Formats: sequence, C-alpha cells, structure tokens
Amino acid sequence: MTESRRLGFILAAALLACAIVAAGPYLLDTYSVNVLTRSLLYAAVALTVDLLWGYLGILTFGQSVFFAIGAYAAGLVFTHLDFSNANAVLALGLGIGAALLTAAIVGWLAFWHGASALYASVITLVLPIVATQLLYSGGTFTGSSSGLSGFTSFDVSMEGWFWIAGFFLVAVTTGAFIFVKSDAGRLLVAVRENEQRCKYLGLDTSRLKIAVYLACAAIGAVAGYLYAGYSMVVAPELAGFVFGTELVIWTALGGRGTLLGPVFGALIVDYESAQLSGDYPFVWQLIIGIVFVLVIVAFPRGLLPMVVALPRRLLARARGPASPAGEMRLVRLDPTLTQGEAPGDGAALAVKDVAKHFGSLSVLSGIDFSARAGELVSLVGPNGAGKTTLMRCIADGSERSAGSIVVNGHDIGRRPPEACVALGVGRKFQMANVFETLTVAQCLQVARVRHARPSFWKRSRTLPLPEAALHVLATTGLDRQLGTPAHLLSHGMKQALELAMVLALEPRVLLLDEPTAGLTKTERMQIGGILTELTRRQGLCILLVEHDLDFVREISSRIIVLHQGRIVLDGSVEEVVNSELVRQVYAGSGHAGIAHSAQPIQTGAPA
Ligand SMILES: Nc1ncnc2c1ncn2[C@@H]1O[C@H](COP(=O)(O)OP(=O)(O)OP(=O)(O)O)[C@@H](O)[C@H]1O
Repeated sequence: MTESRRLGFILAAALLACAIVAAGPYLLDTYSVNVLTRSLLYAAVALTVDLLWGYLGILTFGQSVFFAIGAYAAGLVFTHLDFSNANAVLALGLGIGAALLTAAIVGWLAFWHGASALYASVITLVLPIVATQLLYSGGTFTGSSSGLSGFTSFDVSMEGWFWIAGFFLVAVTTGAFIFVKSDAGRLLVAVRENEQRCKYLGLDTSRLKIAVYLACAAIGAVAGYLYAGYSMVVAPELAGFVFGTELVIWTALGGRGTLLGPVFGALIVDYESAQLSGDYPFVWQLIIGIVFVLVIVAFPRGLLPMVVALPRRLLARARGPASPAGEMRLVRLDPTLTQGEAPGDGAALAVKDVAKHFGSLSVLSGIDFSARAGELVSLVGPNGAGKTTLMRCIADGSERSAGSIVVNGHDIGRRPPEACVALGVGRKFQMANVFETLTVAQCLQVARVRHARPSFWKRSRTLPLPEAALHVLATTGLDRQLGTPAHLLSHGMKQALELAMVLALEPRVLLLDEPTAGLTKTERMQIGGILTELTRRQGLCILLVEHDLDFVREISSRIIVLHQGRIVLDGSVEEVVNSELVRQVYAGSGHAGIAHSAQPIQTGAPA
C-alpha cells in the first residue's frame, strides 16, 4: 500500500468516527450523552497511558495529575477571576503550562541518565499522592477536600460538550495513531524493546522519553480543562491515585499497545461503571473487579487484540503470504554524504592508563595502547581477563575508574554511550543485541536515525545505507529478509544484523565483542572476510575480542593479550601466536609472574 493510501485510510476512519460522534446526541438518551462526555475525556487520558506504557514501556500511575492540573486551572481561574473569554484562554494556557512544567520536573527525575524503570514507576506513584495533598492543603483557594464548584463556564449545551469531547478524542487518537506508525513512532517500540541498544545506536533515550511524557501531559491537561468546563466541578480525587490506577486498568483491559483498545476500554468501563453504580450501589466495584480479573486471566494482552485476531488472520490469508523482503528498498548512501570523520594519520583510538575497579576488585589497570585507522587489533586473553570490561570503558565514558580514552582526536571524558557514538564509536555486543519484534529493515532504520531525522507522520519506503552495511546484508542474504521480524532469524543472522546496524552508524572505531560466537564455519569465514575488507578498503579501526585464535590469526593486523586486567603482550600476529608467554597464559601456568610484570612486552608493534 502506498504511503498516501495508508494515510488516506486513517483519515477516512477518523471522518467516520467524527460522523459517529456527530450522530451521538441524536441516537442516545440525555443520561448517556452526559456520562459519555466524561468517558470521552477520560479515554483521551487513557490513550496517553497507552502511549507511555504500551509503546514506550513506562508504567505510569500519575497521568491523573495532568488531568487534574488542567481541570483545576479552569476551576481556579473561573472561581477567583470569573469567567470571560480572555480568562478561558488564560486558564487553558496556565493548565498546559503547569502540566508541562510538572512533567518536565518529573520526567527529569524519572528518566534522566541512570534512572531505572522501577524508579520511574515509583515516582509516578508518588506524584498523585503529593498532588492530592497539595490540593487538600490549599484551603479556600483550592476548596480543600470539597474542591471547587458552582463557577461559571462556557455557555455550551450538553450536546455541544459531547461533540467537543468526541472530536477532541478523535483528533488525539488520529494524531497518536499516525505518530506511532511513523518512522519516529517506531523509536518508542525500539526504546521499550531494548533501551541499551538504542543508546549504543546514538539515541538520547532520556530526551525521547521526556518529550513523549511532555506531549502526554499536555493532552491530559486539555482533557481536564474540558472536563472542568463541562462539569463545572473539580475535586482532589481527579488527581488521585485511584483515578491514576483506573487509567492503567482501562488500558490493560482494552489492550495496551493498541491505542484503540484503551480508548474503548475507558469508554465501556466508565460508562458501565456509571450504570452499575446506580443500579447496584454496594457491589458495583466488586463486579467491575471480577470482570477485570477474568479478562486479564483469559486475555492477558487485553480485549482488542483478541477481537481483531480473527479478522486479521482472515485478511492475511486472503492477501497470501507476505514477502520476506518486505516493502522496504535498500539504496546505497551517496559516499559524499557519509558523515563519519575521515581517517587521519593519527591514532583513531588512544587508551591511556585506563583502570577499572568494582569496589575493591581491580578488573583493569594500567591499560595503555593505541590503534590506527585501517588496523584490526584483536584483544585476546582467558575468561575474566577484562576484555569486555575494556570494550565497555571505550564505548561509555562513565565506565572507567581512571585514565583517558581518545577517539578520533576527541577525549571521550565522561560522555554517555550515545555521545561516544557521535565521536565515531560503534559497539557490537557479545550476545546478538537487536530489536526482537522489529523487522530487519526496521532495526536498520532505527540505526540510521542519528543521521537522518525520522518523519513524525510518514513511513519511508527506502532505506539509504552505507556501503559497509549493504555489504554485510548482501553477503549474509539478509537483504532478502528485510521484512522478517528479528526474533525469527537464526543466531548467526542476528549477529550479522547487529553488525550491519552498527555499520549503519558509519563508525570510525568499531568494537566487536566475539562477533563469531556460536556461528558455523561458513558464517565465521563470511564475517572474517567482511572485517578484513572494512579495515583495508574503508579504513575502519577495529578492536576485536575473540577466543578463536585461528580466526584471530587469519584476520588481525595486531594482537593484544590481556591477562588478569593487564596487557601482557602487544605484537604482530606471528609474534603473539609463537609466544611462550601466551602459551603459559592459556595453559594457566605462571599467571602470577605474568600478571605482575610492570610493563607489557612490546614486540615492535606500532604504537
Ligand atoms: N559488574 C561487575 N561487578 C563485579 N565484577 C565484574 C562486573 N563485570 C565484570 N566483572 C568482573 O570483571 C572481570 C573481567 O570480566 P570481563 O567480562 O571483562 O572478562 P572477559 O575477559 O571479557 O571474559 P570472557 O572472555 O569470559 O567474556 C571478571 O572477573 C568479572 O567477574
């Protein structure tokens, strides 16, 4: 399907939804119109919970607070300054502004570098408790536990409010739908799936999370503002933990990560709750609770995925099997547009006196070496020698305990991984580290985001990649599997995909941690050939950690032997392979003498 047809379908669905909203007041009784107006506004906030939890992986209990901020902005302005058109605009501005400010502070605390997912959930749990206490302690200004009521509001009929709430929900849902299906929206899933990989692809995931959190806060504030305008009542419960949790329940019930599921979940449960609370005032919450438990046990992914599963299967069968190549077309990136720094004469990588301690355990000490562009330096040593730790120190400035690391002439200082990527570092992990639910093409697209700003509403059909990444894809046959989800690939193919993703970054210093682990001999030879070409033809500086000494021997220009956290030998392939010292290291004899020799044995290798 072409991009304009896809967008046309979404807009046609939005128009149909608008028509249903327009017909609503003519088809429903007054009671239903009244209750559903509130439900439509709640559904808009539930949608923001889905964006954060279902797409970005942030479980939040605090979205109620942004709804309350918008509602109280209207309530306070209309109560204390009276209602006028100018004050209505002022209240809306104050509501959105206060919500953005609160979200910026909470977002910084919850998502800034080093904060874990659990930490974020705890902060969003505390937020409604703090907000409710503030409203309780506001005295006559906030109306304390009674809230504010009886203020004048817009002169709009009940049907008018239904239409406003309905059109607002359709607009927010359509915008969110277009966004999550766009190239930029795919980043949300990538962060949820594998935040570490995103950082090592140069993405500032903290900034992305805060940006989405701010947008969700603004939507919540507008929904709250409309709620206060229509109901002319605001109360501390709007900011409360109970409402915040209800939003999460509606999202889980409808089907998180679907957008429409939480919208229908909120509409149905809130509307039915209003009915049941009238008919069964003492047991309605018990009924809702039992239904929730039954649905979650029977359909853990929620109701909507279950409802659409059958039609989706039938549609897929009618269309026939999907092409493994997918709809994406690879194109060669114009070499003049590649953004990597050209290799110079100096060292591409200089490691000076680097040390790493875990508490009192010294894992690396006095690590000193450099490598030029066009060199493939292998790092060998027995298990626990500190090879992976050294890779971590080069790719993340916050890792090392002492010493300095210079990449392409720039000291990495204490920079986080995404900033080291910007200096030209690309890291491939020991275990294949890709985005399991994304297709091969989508994984590669995420890897290109640093170079090409993604569209917020379109899905691109072409993927420009540098020569080196295309070479890996063509050699391994991955270019014929662009539409295949990564979790269906073999281990070897995942390793190749990760390598292609890292090469898509156009790095100048490539860190490869056991890239051939678990591969067949043929796959190992393919990867070996690719690495040799990358150094010889593209001038990359590669630091390779490998246990297979035969493989190392075939492709390396130099070998560094690490033992008990120190460099014990740095020399040419033949010198290292024929070294008695290396034999001793691998045989496990004479370790103490080797580990405590003050200087590494230099065998005439380039500095
Ligand atoms: N987070 C950590 N906390 C404490 N010790 C650690 C930590 N990470 C690594 N180590 C220790 O540091 C030492 C070096 O580990 P590292 O993984 O760098 O070795 P390696 O040479 O890569 O080994 P392998 O070849 O088995 O991957 C090991 O003794 C390991 O137990």
